[in-house]
Amino acid sequence: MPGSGGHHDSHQEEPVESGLFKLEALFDHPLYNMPSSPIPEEDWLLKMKTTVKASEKSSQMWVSASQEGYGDIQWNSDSNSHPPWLRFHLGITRWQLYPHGDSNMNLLTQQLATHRIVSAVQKSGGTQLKLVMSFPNYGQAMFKPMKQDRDEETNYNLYYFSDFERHNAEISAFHLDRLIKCLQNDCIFFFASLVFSFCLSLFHSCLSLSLILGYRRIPPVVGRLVDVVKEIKDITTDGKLARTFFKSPVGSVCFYGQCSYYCSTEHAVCGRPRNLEASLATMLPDLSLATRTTWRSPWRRSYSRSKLAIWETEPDYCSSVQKIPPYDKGTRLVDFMDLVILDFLMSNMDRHHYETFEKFGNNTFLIHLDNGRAFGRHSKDEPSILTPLAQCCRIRHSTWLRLRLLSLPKYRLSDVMRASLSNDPLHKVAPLLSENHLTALDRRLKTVLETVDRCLKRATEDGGRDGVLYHDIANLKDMITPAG
Ligand SMILES: Nc1ncnc2c1ncn2[C@@H]1O[C@H](COP(=O)(O)OP(=O)(O)OP(=O)(O)O)[C@@H](O)[C@H]1O
Ligand SMILES: [Mn+2]
Repeated sequence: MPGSGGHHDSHQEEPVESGLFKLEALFDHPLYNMPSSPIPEEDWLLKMKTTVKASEKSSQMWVSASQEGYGDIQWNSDSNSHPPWLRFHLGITRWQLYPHGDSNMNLLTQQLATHRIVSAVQKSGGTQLKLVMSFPNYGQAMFKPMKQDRDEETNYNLYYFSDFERHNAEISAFHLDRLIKCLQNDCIFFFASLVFSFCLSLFHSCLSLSLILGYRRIPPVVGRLVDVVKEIKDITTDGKLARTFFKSPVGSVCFYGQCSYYCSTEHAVCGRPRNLEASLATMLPDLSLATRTTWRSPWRRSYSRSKLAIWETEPDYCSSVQKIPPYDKGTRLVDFMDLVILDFLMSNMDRHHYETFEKFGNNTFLIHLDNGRAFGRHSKDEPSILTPLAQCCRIRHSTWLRLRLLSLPKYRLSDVMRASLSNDPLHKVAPLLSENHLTALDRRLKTVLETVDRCLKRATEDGGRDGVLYHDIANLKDMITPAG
Protein backbone atom coordinates (compact mmCIF):
# COMPACT_ATOMS: atom_id res chain seq x y z
CA MET A 1 0.00 0.00 0.00
CA PRO A 2 1.49 3.36 -0.93
CA GLY A 3 2.03 5.84 1.83
CA SER A 4 0.05 8.96 2.41
CA GLY A 5 2.62 11.20 0.78
CA GLY A 6 4.20 12.30 4.03
CA HIS A 7 1.35 14.23 5.58
CA HIS A 8 0.33 13.41 9.11
CA ASP A 9 -2.76 11.46 10.00
CA SER A 10 -5.37 12.82 12.34
CA HIS A 11 -3.73 12.22 15.72
CA GLN A 12 -1.78 15.02 17.29
CA GLU A 13 1.85 14.63 18.14
CA GLU A 14 2.05 13.52 21.77
CA PRO A 15 4.34 15.22 24.23
CA VAL A 16 7.16 12.88 25.20
CA GLU A 17 6.04 12.79 28.85
CA SER A 18 2.67 11.27 28.06
CA GLY A 19 4.41 8.87 25.71
CA LEU A 20 6.59 7.79 28.62
CA PHE A 21 3.46 6.92 30.58
CA LYS A 22 2.26 4.90 27.63
CA LEU A 23 5.61 3.18 27.44
CA GLU A 24 5.42 2.31 31.12
CA ALA A 25 1.88 1.07 30.71
CA LEU A 26 2.94 -1.01 27.74
CA PHE A 27 5.83 -2.57 29.59
CA ASP A 28 3.47 -3.24 32.47
CA HIS A 29 1.07 -5.16 30.26
CA PRO A 30 1.02 -8.93 30.86
CA LEU A 31 2.16 -9.45 27.27
CA TYR A 32 5.41 -7.80 28.21
CA ASN A 33 5.78 -9.55 31.54
CA MET A 34 5.75 -13.21 30.82
CA PRO A 35 7.29 -15.25 33.59
CA SER A 36 9.86 -17.64 32.24
CA SER A 37 10.74 -21.09 33.37
CA PRO A 38 14.26 -21.73 34.67
CA ILE A 39 16.81 -21.80 31.88
CA PRO A 40 18.44 -25.20 31.40
CA GLU A 41 22.20 -25.35 31.41
CA GLU A 42 22.48 -26.06 27.67
CA ASP A 43 20.44 -22.96 26.83
CA TRP A 44 23.12 -20.49 27.97
CA LEU A 45 25.46 -19.34 25.24
CA LEU A 46 28.53 -18.96 27.46
CA LYS A 47 29.70 -20.19 30.76
CA MET A 48 32.16 -18.56 33.08
CA LYS A 49 34.87 -20.83 34.47
CA THR A 50 34.11 -20.73 38.15
CA THR A 51 37.43 -21.93 39.46
CA VAL A 52 40.67 -20.76 37.97
CA LYS A 53 43.90 -22.26 39.19
CA ALA A 54 46.51 -19.74 40.19
CA SER A 55 48.82 -21.14 37.52
CA GLU A 56 46.21 -20.42 34.82
CA LYS A 57 45.42 -16.96 36.00
CA SER A 58 48.17 -15.21 34.12
CA SER A 59 46.92 -16.59 30.82
CA GLN A 60 43.48 -15.10 31.25
CA MET A 61 42.92 -12.52 28.58
CA TRP A 62 41.75 -9.73 30.81
CA VAL A 63 44.33 -10.20 33.50
CA SER A 64 47.33 -10.47 31.25
CA ALA A 65 46.54 -7.66 28.82
CA SER A 66 48.81 -4.74 29.35
CA GLN A 67 47.78 -2.43 26.54
CA GLU A 68 48.19 1.24 27.22
CA GLY A 69 45.05 2.96 28.36
CA TYR A 70 43.47 -0.08 29.90
CA GLY A 71 42.87 -0.04 33.60
CA ASP A 72 44.11 -2.71 35.93
CA ILE A 73 41.00 -4.78 36.33
CA GLN A 74 40.61 -7.81 38.53
CA TRP A 75 37.52 -9.81 37.71
CA ASN A 76 36.50 -12.96 39.43
CA SER A 77 33.62 -15.33 39.14
CA ASP A 78 31.42 -13.10 41.30
CA SER A 79 29.13 -11.66 38.68
CA ASN A 80 28.85 -8.35 40.55
CA SER A 81 32.42 -7.60 39.64
CA HIS A 82 31.82 -8.17 35.92
CA PRO A 83 31.62 -5.19 33.62
CA PRO A 84 28.20 -4.73 31.95
CA TRP A 85 29.36 -5.94 28.54
CA LEU A 86 30.51 -9.24 30.05
CA ARG A 87 27.27 -9.63 31.96
CA PHE A 88 25.47 -9.02 28.68
CA HIS A 89 27.47 -11.79 27.03
CA LEU A 90 26.88 -14.15 29.92
CA GLY A 91 23.14 -13.45 29.82
CA ILE A 92 22.61 -14.56 26.21
CA THR A 93 20.41 -17.65 25.94
CA ARG A 94 18.88 -19.82 23.28
CA TRP A 95 15.86 -17.52 23.00
CA GLN A 96 17.01 -14.00 23.61
CA LEU A 97 19.99 -11.66 23.82
CA TYR A 98 19.04 -10.29 27.19
CA PRO A 99 16.23 -10.81 29.65
CA HIS A 100 13.22 -8.59 30.08
CA GLY A 101 13.73 -5.86 32.64
CA ASP A 102 17.46 -6.50 32.78
CA SER A 103 18.95 -3.94 35.14
CA ASN A 104 22.33 -4.41 33.46
CA MET A 105 21.02 -2.66 30.34
CA ASN A 106 21.04 0.76 31.99
CA LEU A 107 24.69 0.51 32.86
CA LEU A 108 25.66 -1.10 29.58
CA THR A 109 24.12 1.63 27.45
CA GLN A 110 25.38 4.34 29.75
CA GLN A 111 28.93 3.06 29.38
CA LEU A 112 28.62 2.83 25.61
CA ALA A 113 27.55 6.45 25.60
CA THR A 114 30.16 7.84 27.96
CA HIS A 115 33.15 5.61 28.50
CA ARG A 116 36.50 6.70 27.19
CA ILE A 117 37.27 5.31 23.76
CA VAL A 118 40.73 3.79 23.94
CA SER A 119 40.87 2.29 20.49
CA ALA A 120 39.10 2.76 17.15
CA VAL A 121 39.91 0.58 14.17
CA GLN A 122 38.06 -0.24 10.98
CA LYS A 123 35.87 -3.31 11.01
CA SER A 124 37.03 -5.59 8.27
CA GLY A 125 34.44 -7.34 6.19
CA GLY A 126 31.48 -4.98 5.97
CA THR A 127 30.76 -3.06 2.80
CA GLN A 128 30.45 0.39 4.39
CA LEU A 129 32.70 2.24 6.79
CA LYS A 130 32.39 1.08 10.37
CA LEU A 131 34.74 1.05 13.27
CA VAL A 132 35.22 -1.20 16.24
CA MET A 133 35.76 0.86 19.36
CA SER A 134 37.17 -0.39 22.63
CA PHE A 135 36.72 0.86 26.16
CA PRO A 136 38.96 0.76 29.24
CA ASN A 137 37.09 -2.23 30.67
CA TYR A 138 37.64 -4.21 27.46
CA GLY A 139 34.11 -3.70 26.22
CA GLN A 140 33.73 -3.14 22.50
CA ALA A 141 31.20 -1.47 20.23
CA MET A 142 30.48 -1.23 16.54
CA PHE A 143 30.48 2.38 15.42
CA LYS A 144 28.42 3.65 12.46
CA PRO A 145 28.61 7.35 11.62
CA MET A 146 25.78 9.72 10.74
CA LYS A 147 25.36 10.00 6.99
CA GLN A 148 21.92 11.47 6.49
CA ASP A 149 19.87 14.16 8.22
CA ARG A 150 16.79 12.94 10.04
CA ASP A 151 14.33 14.60 7.68
CA GLU A 152 16.11 13.73 4.51
CA GLU A 153 14.62 10.89 2.47
CA THR A 154 16.76 8.53 0.48
CA ASN A 155 16.73 9.50 -3.18
CA TYR A 156 13.94 7.58 -4.95
CA ASN A 157 16.22 6.72 -7.83
CA LEU A 158 18.61 4.89 -5.56
CA TYR A 159 18.20 1.11 -5.41
CA TYR A 160 17.98 -0.50 -1.98
CA PHE A 161 21.38 -2.08 -2.52
CA SER A 162 23.06 1.27 -3.07
CA ASP A 163 21.46 3.00 -0.10
CA PHE A 164 23.81 4.04 2.66
CA GLU A 165 23.59 3.13 6.29
CA ARG A 166 22.12 5.42 8.89
CA HIS A 167 23.20 5.63 12.49
CA ASN A 168 19.72 6.60 13.64
CA ALA A 169 18.30 3.53 11.91
CA GLU A 170 20.56 1.30 13.99
CA ILE A 171 19.46 3.05 17.17
CA SER A 172 15.78 3.11 16.25
CA ALA A 173 15.78 -0.53 15.17
CA PHE A 174 17.03 -1.51 18.61
CA HIS A 175 14.20 0.42 20.27
CA LEU A 176 11.59 -0.94 17.87
CA ASP A 177 12.82 -4.47 18.42
CA ARG A 178 12.27 -4.08 22.14
CA LEU A 179 8.76 -2.90 21.53
CA ILE A 180 7.37 -5.45 19.14
CA LYS A 181 9.31 -8.57 19.81
CA CYS A 182 7.40 -11.62 20.66
CA LEU A 183 7.58 -13.95 23.57
CA GLN A 184 10.03 -16.69 23.36
CA ASN A 185 9.68 -20.42 23.71
CA ASP A 186 10.97 -20.46 27.22
CA CYS A 187 8.13 -18.22 28.30
CA ILE A 188 5.38 -20.32 26.84
CA PHE A 189 4.52 -22.60 29.65
CA PHE A 190 3.29 -20.94 32.76
CA PHE A 191 0.27 -20.95 34.95
CA ALA A 192 -2.30 -18.47 33.91
CA SER A 193 -3.43 -17.92 37.48
CA LEU A 194 0.03 -16.80 38.47
CA VAL A 195 0.45 -14.27 35.77
CA PHE A 196 -1.17 -11.30 37.32
CA SER A 197 0.40 -11.64 40.74
CA PHE A 198 3.76 -12.11 39.07
CA CYS A 199 3.23 -9.01 36.96
CA LEU A 200 2.23 -7.08 40.00
CA SER A 201 5.49 -7.97 41.68
CA LEU A 202 7.39 -6.93 38.56
CA PHE A 203 5.54 -3.66 38.32
CA HIS A 204 7.72 -1.70 40.69
CA SER A 205 10.99 -2.91 39.30
CA CYS A 206 9.75 -2.12 35.80
CA LEU A 207 8.86 1.40 36.75
CA SER A 208 12.18 2.00 38.37
CA LEU A 209 13.97 1.15 35.16
CA SER A 210 13.66 4.16 33.02
CA LEU A 211 15.82 2.80 30.25
CA ILE A 212 15.96 -0.33 28.20
CA LEU A 213 13.50 -2.96 29.35
CA GLY A 214 14.33 -5.65 26.93
CA TYR A 215 13.11 -6.98 23.59
CA ARG A 216 16.09 -8.85 22.88
CA ARG A 217 17.15 -9.77 19.36
CA ILE A 218 19.24 -6.71 18.53
CA PRO A 219 22.33 -6.01 20.63
CA PRO A 220 21.88 -2.74 22.55
CA VAL A 221 22.68 0.37 20.48
CA VAL A 222 23.11 3.94 21.67
CA GLY A 223 23.80 7.25 20.01
CA ARG A 224 26.88 9.26 20.88
CA LEU A 225 28.52 12.48 19.79
CA VAL A 226 32.08 11.53 19.04
CA ASP A 227 34.98 13.95 18.75
CA VAL A 228 36.54 12.64 15.55
CA VAL A 229 39.94 14.08 16.40
CA LYS A 230 40.29 13.14 20.05
CA GLU A 231 38.30 9.92 19.96
CA ILE A 232 39.31 8.52 16.57
CA LYS A 233 42.21 10.19 14.78
CA ASP A 234 44.47 10.71 17.81
CA ILE A 235 44.03 7.24 19.24
CA THR A 236 43.68 4.95 16.26
CA THR A 237 46.36 2.41 15.50
CA ASP A 238 44.80 1.85 12.09
CA GLY A 239 47.16 3.61 9.69
CA LYS A 240 44.85 3.14 6.73
CA LEU A 241 42.05 4.88 8.60
CA ALA A 242 44.28 7.69 9.91
CA ARG A 243 45.45 8.52 6.40
CA THR A 244 41.91 9.35 5.26
CA PHE A 245 41.39 12.29 7.66
CA PHE A 246 41.27 15.78 6.18
CA LYS A 247 39.89 19.24 6.86
CA SER A 248 36.95 20.29 4.69
CA PRO A 249 36.80 23.73 3.02
CA VAL A 250 34.73 25.03 5.95
CA GLY A 251 37.13 23.62 8.53
CA SER A 252 35.26 20.49 9.58
CA VAL A 253 37.31 17.40 10.30
CA CYS A 254 36.34 14.59 7.94
CA PHE A 255 37.44 11.04 7.18
CA TYR A 256 36.30 8.24 4.92
CA GLY A 257 38.26 5.08 5.70
CA GLN A 258 38.55 2.09 3.42
CA CYS A 259 35.62 -0.03 2.29
CA SER A 260 33.85 -1.09 -0.88
CA TYR A 261 30.95 1.42 -0.69
CA TYR A 262 31.07 5.13 -0.03
CA CYS A 263 34.63 5.31 1.21
CA SER A 264 35.92 8.26 -0.79
CA THR A 265 36.51 12.00 -0.39
CA GLU A 266 33.07 12.62 -1.92
CA HIS A 267 31.37 10.51 0.72
CA ALA A 268 33.47 11.49 3.71
CA VAL A 269 31.81 11.75 7.10
CA CYS A 270 32.47 15.08 8.78
CA GLY A 271 32.34 16.41 12.31
CA ARG A 272 30.74 19.74 13.12
CA PRO A 273 33.44 20.88 13.28
CA ARG A 274 34.76 17.83 15.13
CA ASN A 275 31.64 16.36 16.70
CA LEU A 276 30.10 13.54 14.76
CA GLU A 277 26.86 11.74 15.58
CA ALA A 278 27.19 7.99 15.54
CA SER A 279 25.59 4.77 16.70
CA LEU A 280 27.47 2.42 18.99
CA ALA A 281 26.25 -1.16 19.07
CA THR A 282 27.37 -3.54 21.76
CA MET A 283 29.54 -6.24 20.26
CA LEU A 284 28.37 -9.80 20.50
CA PRO A 285 30.79 -12.34 22.00
CA ASP A 286 33.81 -12.88 19.85
CA LEU A 287 33.41 -15.54 17.17
CA SER A 288 36.16 -17.57 18.84
CA LEU A 289 33.88 -17.96 21.86
CA ALA A 290 30.52 -18.21 20.11
CA THR A 291 30.45 -19.07 16.43
CA ARG A 292 27.50 -17.79 14.47
CA THR A 293 25.75 -19.39 11.53
CA THR A 294 24.79 -17.12 8.66
CA TRP A 295 21.55 -17.98 6.88
CA ARG A 296 20.58 -16.71 3.49
CA SER A 297 17.07 -15.29 3.59
CA PRO A 298 14.67 -17.40 1.48
CA TRP A 299 13.05 -14.11 0.49
CA ARG A 300 16.33 -12.42 -0.36
CA ARG A 301 16.09 -9.77 -3.04
CA SER A 302 17.96 -10.21 -6.30
CA TYR A 303 20.41 -7.35 -5.68
CA SER A 304 20.16 -6.61 -9.36
CA ARG A 305 18.55 -3.76 -11.29
CA SER A 306 16.84 -6.11 -13.70
CA LYS A 307 16.37 -9.56 -12.18
CA LEU A 308 13.47 -10.61 -10.01
CA ALA A 309 13.79 -13.16 -7.22
CA ILE A 310 11.65 -16.35 -7.40
CA TRP A 311 9.37 -15.25 -4.59
CA GLU A 312 8.37 -12.18 -6.60
CA THR A 313 6.81 -14.27 -9.34
CA GLU A 314 5.80 -17.46 -7.55
CA PRO A 315 2.74 -16.88 -5.32
CA ASP A 316 3.02 -20.36 -3.84
CA TYR A 317 6.69 -19.92 -2.96
CA CYS A 318 6.10 -20.32 0.79
CA SER A 319 4.83 -23.87 0.49
CA SER A 320 8.18 -24.94 -0.88
CA VAL A 321 10.10 -23.04 1.83
CA GLN A 322 7.98 -24.64 4.52
CA LYS A 323 9.14 -28.07 3.40
CA ILE A 324 12.83 -27.27 3.72
CA PRO A 325 14.73 -27.44 7.03
CA PRO A 326 14.94 -25.44 9.23
CA TYR A 327 11.65 -23.83 8.16
CA ASP A 328 9.77 -27.13 8.33
CA LYS A 329 10.01 -27.48 12.11
CA GLY A 330 9.99 -25.55 15.32
CA THR A 331 9.74 -21.79 15.39
CA ARG A 332 12.07 -20.83 12.54
CA LEU A 333 9.34 -19.79 10.13
CA VAL A 334 7.47 -17.67 12.68
CA ASP A 335 10.72 -16.21 13.96
CA PHE A 336 11.48 -15.22 10.40
CA MET A 337 8.03 -13.61 10.18
CA ASP A 338 8.86 -11.56 13.27
CA LEU A 339 11.90 -10.28 11.43
CA VAL A 340 9.84 -9.59 8.31
CA ILE A 341 7.39 -7.52 10.34
CA LEU A 342 10.20 -5.55 11.96
CA ASP A 343 11.68 -4.91 8.52
CA PHE A 344 8.40 -3.82 6.99
CA LEU A 345 7.72 -1.39 9.83
CA MET A 346 11.09 0.26 9.41
CA SER A 347 11.20 -0.30 5.66
CA ASN A 348 14.41 -2.28 5.54
CA MET A 349 14.82 -3.99 2.16
CA ASP A 350 18.36 -5.13 2.87
CA ARG A 351 17.78 -8.31 4.88
CA HIS A 352 19.79 -10.64 2.70
CA HIS A 353 21.02 -12.79 5.58
CA TYR A 354 20.42 -13.32 9.24
CA GLU A 355 22.52 -15.01 11.89
CA THR A 356 22.05 -17.45 14.75
CA PHE A 357 24.38 -18.83 17.38
CA GLU A 358 25.74 -22.12 16.08
CA LYS A 359 25.67 -23.71 19.51
CA PHE A 360 21.87 -23.72 19.52
CA GLY A 361 21.39 -25.41 16.14
CA ASN A 362 18.09 -24.77 14.40
CA ASN A 363 16.19 -24.29 17.60
CA THR A 364 16.99 -20.70 18.53
CA PHE A 365 16.18 -17.04 17.94
CA LEU A 366 17.43 -15.00 14.97
CA ILE A 367 19.90 -12.20 15.65
CA HIS A 368 18.73 -9.04 13.93
CA LEU A 369 22.04 -7.40 13.02
CA ASP A 370 22.64 -4.77 10.36
CA ASN A 371 19.66 -2.44 10.38
CA GLY A 372 21.46 0.57 8.95
CA ARG A 373 19.44 0.69 5.76
CA ALA A 374 16.13 0.98 7.54
CA PHE A 375 14.19 4.23 7.97
CA GLY A 376 15.37 5.65 4.66
CA ARG A 377 11.95 6.78 3.43
CA HIS A 378 8.87 7.74 5.36
CA SER A 379 6.53 8.81 2.59
CA LYS A 380 6.55 5.44 0.90
CA ASP A 381 5.90 1.96 2.23
CA GLU A 382 7.40 -1.10 0.65
CA PRO A 383 4.71 -3.81 0.52
CA SER A 384 7.10 -6.38 -0.95
CA ILE A 385 8.88 -6.60 2.41
CA LEU A 386 5.71 -8.17 3.78
CA THR A 387 5.53 -10.78 1.03
CA PRO A 388 6.67 -13.66 3.28
CA LEU A 389 3.85 -12.93 5.71
CA ALA A 390 1.30 -12.55 2.93
CA GLN A 391 2.46 -15.76 1.25
CA CYS A 392 2.85 -17.94 4.35
CA CYS A 393 0.05 -16.50 6.46
CA ARG A 394 1.81 -17.63 9.61
CA ILE A 395 2.53 -15.52 12.71
CA ARG A 396 3.18 -16.08 16.37
CA HIS A 397 0.03 -15.52 18.35
CA SER A 398 1.95 -13.44 20.88
CA THR A 399 3.41 -11.22 18.15
CA TRP A 400 -0.01 -10.65 16.67
CA LEU A 401 -1.41 -9.69 20.10
CA ARG A 402 1.42 -7.27 20.72
CA LEU A 403 0.98 -5.66 17.35
CA ARG A 404 -2.71 -5.20 18.13
CA LEU A 405 -1.80 -3.70 21.46
CA LEU A 406 0.51 -1.23 19.74
CA SER A 407 -2.26 -0.20 17.38
CA LEU A 408 -4.48 0.96 20.24
CA PRO A 409 -4.39 4.69 21.10
CA LYS A 410 -3.46 3.76 24.65
CA TYR A 411 -0.17 2.20 23.53
CA ARG A 412 0.22 3.72 20.08
CA LEU A 413 3.42 2.54 18.43
CA SER A 414 4.53 6.01 17.35
CA ASP A 415 4.03 7.36 20.87
CA VAL A 416 5.91 4.59 22.63
CA MET A 417 8.69 4.75 20.05
CA ARG A 418 9.00 8.51 20.49
CA ALA A 419 9.15 8.02 24.24
CA SER A 420 11.59 5.14 24.07
CA LEU A 421 13.91 7.02 21.73
CA SER A 422 13.83 10.05 24.00
CA ASN A 423 15.99 8.01 26.38
CA ASP A 424 18.84 7.95 23.90
CA PRO A 425 21.65 10.45 24.53
CA LEU A 426 21.40 11.82 20.99
CA HIS A 427 17.79 12.82 21.51
CA LYS A 428 19.16 16.04 23.00
CA VAL A 429 20.74 16.90 19.66
CA ALA A 430 17.64 16.04 17.63
CA PRO A 431 14.87 13.43 17.90
CA LEU A 432 16.19 10.15 16.49
CA LEU A 433 13.22 9.69 14.20
CA SER A 434 11.36 12.58 12.61
CA GLU A 435 7.59 12.78 13.11
CA ASN A 436 7.11 11.60 9.55
CA HIS A 437 8.93 8.38 10.30
CA LEU A 438 6.90 7.86 13.48
CA THR A 439 3.68 8.39 11.55
CA ALA A 440 4.85 5.89 8.97
CA LEU A 441 5.23 3.30 11.75
CA ASP A 442 1.54 3.55 12.68
CA ARG A 443 0.50 3.38 9.05
CA ARG A 444 2.65 0.33 8.40
CA LEU A 445 1.47 -1.38 11.56
CA LYS A 446 -2.07 -1.05 10.21
CA THR A 447 -0.96 -2.72 6.99
CA VAL A 448 0.58 -5.64 8.89
CA LEU A 449 -2.62 -6.15 10.86
CA GLU A 450 -4.69 -5.98 7.68
CA THR A 451 -2.47 -8.62 6.13
CA VAL A 452 -2.98 -10.93 9.11
CA ASP A 453 -6.73 -10.21 9.07
CA ARG A 454 -6.92 -11.28 5.44
CA CYS A 455 -5.10 -14.49 6.32
CA LEU A 456 -7.42 -15.16 9.25
CA LYS A 457 -10.50 -14.49 7.18
CA ARG A 458 -9.39 -16.85 4.48
CA ALA A 459 -8.44 -19.49 7.03
CA THR A 460 -11.76 -19.20 8.85
CA GLU A 461 -13.58 -19.81 5.57
CA ASP A 462 -11.35 -22.83 5.04
CA GLY A 463 -12.12 -24.24 8.45
CA GLY A 464 -9.74 -22.87 11.14
CA ARG A 465 -7.36 -20.14 12.24
CA ASP A 466 -4.77 -22.54 13.60
CA GLY A 467 -2.94 -22.53 10.31
CA VAL A 468 -2.33 -18.81 10.71
CA LEU A 469 -1.63 -18.37 14.41
CA TYR A 470 1.28 -20.22 15.91
CA HIS A 471 0.05 -20.84 19.42
CA ASP A 472 2.83 -19.87 21.76
CA ILE A 473 0.62 -18.54 24.52
CA ALA A 474 -2.41 -20.79 24.52
CA ASN A 475 -3.02 -20.50 28.26
CA LEU A 476 -3.13 -16.76 28.35
CA LYS A 477 -5.22 -16.24 25.29
CA ASP A 478 -8.41 -15.17 27.00
CA MET A 479 -6.79 -13.00 29.63
CA ILE A 480 -4.70 -10.74 27.51
CA THR A 481 -6.66 -9.98 24.40
CA PRO A 482 -5.83 -6.31 23.92
CA ALA A 483 -9.40 -5.35 23.29
CA GLY A 484 -10.29 -6.67 26.75
N1 LIG B 1 26.97 -5.89 17.30
C1 LIG B 1 27.75 -6.72 16.61
N2 LIG B 1 28.57 -7.59 17.25
C2 LIG B 1 29.34 -8.44 16.57
N3 LIG B 1 29.40 -8.52 15.25
C3 LIG B 1 28.61 -7.69 14.55
C4 LIG B 1 27.75 -6.75 15.19
N4 LIG B 1 27.09 -6.06 14.23
C5 LIG B 1 27.52 -6.55 13.06
N5 LIG B 1 28.45 -7.52 13.23
C6 LIG B 1 29.14 -8.29 12.20
O1 LIG B 1 29.83 -7.41 11.36
C7 LIG B 1 29.58 -7.68 10.00
C8 LIG B 1 29.27 -6.40 9.26
O2 LIG B 1 28.24 -5.70 9.90
P1 LIG B 1 27.00 -5.11 9.11
O3 LIG B 1 26.23 -6.24 8.52
O4 LIG B 1 26.29 -4.17 9.97
O5 LIG B 1 27.78 -4.32 7.98
P2 LIG B 1 27.54 -4.22 6.43
O6 LIG B 1 28.60 -3.34 5.90
O7 LIG B 1 26.16 -3.84 6.16
O8 LIG B 1 27.81 -5.69 5.96
P3 LIG B 1 27.15 -6.40 4.72
O9 LIG B 1 27.51 -5.59 3.56
O10 LIG B 1 27.78 -7.76 4.77
O11 LIG B 1 25.68 -6.41 4.96
C9 LIG B 1 28.44 -8.67 9.96
O12 LIG B 1 28.89 -9.80 9.30
C10 LIG B 1 28.12 -9.02 11.38
O13 LIG B 1 28.25 -10.39 11.61
MN1 LIG C 1 24.47 -4.63 5.27
